Amino acid sequence: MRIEDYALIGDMQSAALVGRDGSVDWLCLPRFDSPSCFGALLGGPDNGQWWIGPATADRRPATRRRYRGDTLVLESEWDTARGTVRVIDFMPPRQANPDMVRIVEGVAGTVEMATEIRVRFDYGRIVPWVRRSDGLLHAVGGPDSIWLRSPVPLRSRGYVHHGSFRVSAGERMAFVFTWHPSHEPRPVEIEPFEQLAETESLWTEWAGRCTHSGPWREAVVRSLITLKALTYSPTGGIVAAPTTSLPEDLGGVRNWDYRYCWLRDATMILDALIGAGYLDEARDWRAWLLRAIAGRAQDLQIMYGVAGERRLPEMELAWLPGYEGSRPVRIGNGAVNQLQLDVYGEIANSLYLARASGLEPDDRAWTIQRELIDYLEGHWDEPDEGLWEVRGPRRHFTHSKVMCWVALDRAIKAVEKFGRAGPLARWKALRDRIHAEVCDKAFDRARGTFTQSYGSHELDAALLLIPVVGFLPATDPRVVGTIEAIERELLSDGFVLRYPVAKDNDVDGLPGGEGAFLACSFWLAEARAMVGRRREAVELFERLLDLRNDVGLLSEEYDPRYGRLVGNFPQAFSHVPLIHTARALG
Ligand SMILES: OC[C@H]1O[C@H](O[C@H]2O[C@H](CO)[C@@H](O)[C@H](O)[C@H]2O)[C@H](O)[C@@H](O)[C@@H]1O
Repeated sequence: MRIEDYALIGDMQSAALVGRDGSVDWLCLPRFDSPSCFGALLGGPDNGQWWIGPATADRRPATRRRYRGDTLVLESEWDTARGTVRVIDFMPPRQANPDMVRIVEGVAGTVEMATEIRVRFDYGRIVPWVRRSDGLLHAVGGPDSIWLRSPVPLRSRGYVHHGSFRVSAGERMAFVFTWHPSHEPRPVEIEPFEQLAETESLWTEWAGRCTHSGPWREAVVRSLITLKALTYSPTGGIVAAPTTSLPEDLGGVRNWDYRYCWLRDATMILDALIGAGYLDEARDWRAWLLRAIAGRAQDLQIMYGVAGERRLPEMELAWLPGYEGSRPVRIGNGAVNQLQLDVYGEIANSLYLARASGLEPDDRAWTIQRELIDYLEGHWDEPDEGLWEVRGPRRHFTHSKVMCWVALDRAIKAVEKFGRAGPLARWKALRDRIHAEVCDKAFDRARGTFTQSYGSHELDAALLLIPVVGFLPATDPRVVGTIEAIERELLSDGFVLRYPVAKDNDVDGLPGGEGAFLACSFWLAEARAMVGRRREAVELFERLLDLRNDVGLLSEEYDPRYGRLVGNFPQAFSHVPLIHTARALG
């Protein structure tokens, strides 16, 4: 199944991907970063899958799919020769244990249906013991246990459970799947139809609070719902995506685990939420940030677990064949130990935006911000891995230095506009020094463009953020020249590559190529708008909207070679600039 064939359901602690054919191919419980119990996404049905659909020889894709209004309740419908059937999938707001509900509803005529379930714990490795208890299916393996309440009898064949049934117009049948720790007593049963109503009203009410009123509201609201679904509600942490190892290069090795909170991605999400009026989420995220980074400034990490965990060791799951053979499948993320100087600027910017939006002050925020600036004063001139988390040697990345400038600029503004105390003259002198150094060492006068790192020849789409963060005005000829150079050298079918990736260069220390990076493509649309090229900005923005799948979701990249979405899915880093650009163009 293609990545764009999946839809997302979730309960703001974890999420599942439901395929167009009615199969749940990805679900990690109890948290986003827990081992999967359905992992077919990264292998095959035998790595865990739950399918429900019309009982035909092949598993047919749904005739149509949609979310119910502005919710995360998914409806897939199949028209068959005998009638029409609907499957409603959702995860209710978490009570004691996580539940997934699948309701089969007859729409017209009578349809023969089937279901097939393979529970596989620990990323497809553990085939659990399964037994029947009080008419429910109970599977246990290691720390995990699930209970499945099925309205139809299920028979076992090998390690698979099957059921066949028929549904007529007006009939509704609910399957309830509940996870719980295997050492605990059986969980309390939920009432699926009540939960459907509650889940629907929760999302509708939340989406109704969106203050964005410009054009493209539908795309903005769907993106906001997706960001909310990626929020781990007990802590306020936000994951970059709910998946691991969906490849950036189909069949290649660029497969990473995104089920963690990157400070960069999350600070940008905060900006999007504040802009749409979601101050409660912004408050929760700021509280998460302050807890996660509490401690010594030198120990700041670029990413954390959803509860602020610091150790996220990267390892390979050798038993999983990977999405369309893209190996290795990785969990954990080695980038956790990298130096990425841009995060200091991103933190300062988000705290600045929080203050400007009227979020009540938090003294700890300023204390930490000052400590981070103290640290940066002694380290800004070091080479780093940059925002793209390159796995090759460290460099003086231009974007990182620009963001060091942002860190100082926003600290200075906190003093000047919000009455905070700090060594203004010293900070201003350093801000000017960084500015001068970037303009001197990162600008290629012959080509009229900034470059990826000091003295390099390569371009980098992150340079499109120079006017957005206020480092230079959009009208500056160096900004205009950089945009034009990126348009000359980094476009693929009109979409933007983050940097040149070819067999004969080694920009990121990794083999293979990759698709166009969707965030960078949105940044180009915004940059065009800023330099007064609105028509071209809108044109690109609308082409990007067309890349969303049928339920409005985007992954990290789009590969024009195959005309397919690639990379982890759905990806916050793509939905955030969608919201941002809609606002800028609106
Ligand atoms: O392509 C190499 C790197 O890819 C991942 O990083 C990307 O995703 C992050 C989360 O959205 C984003 O913050 C970063 O800017 C992207 O480059 C991966 O996590 C890295 O380990 C990998 O080196």
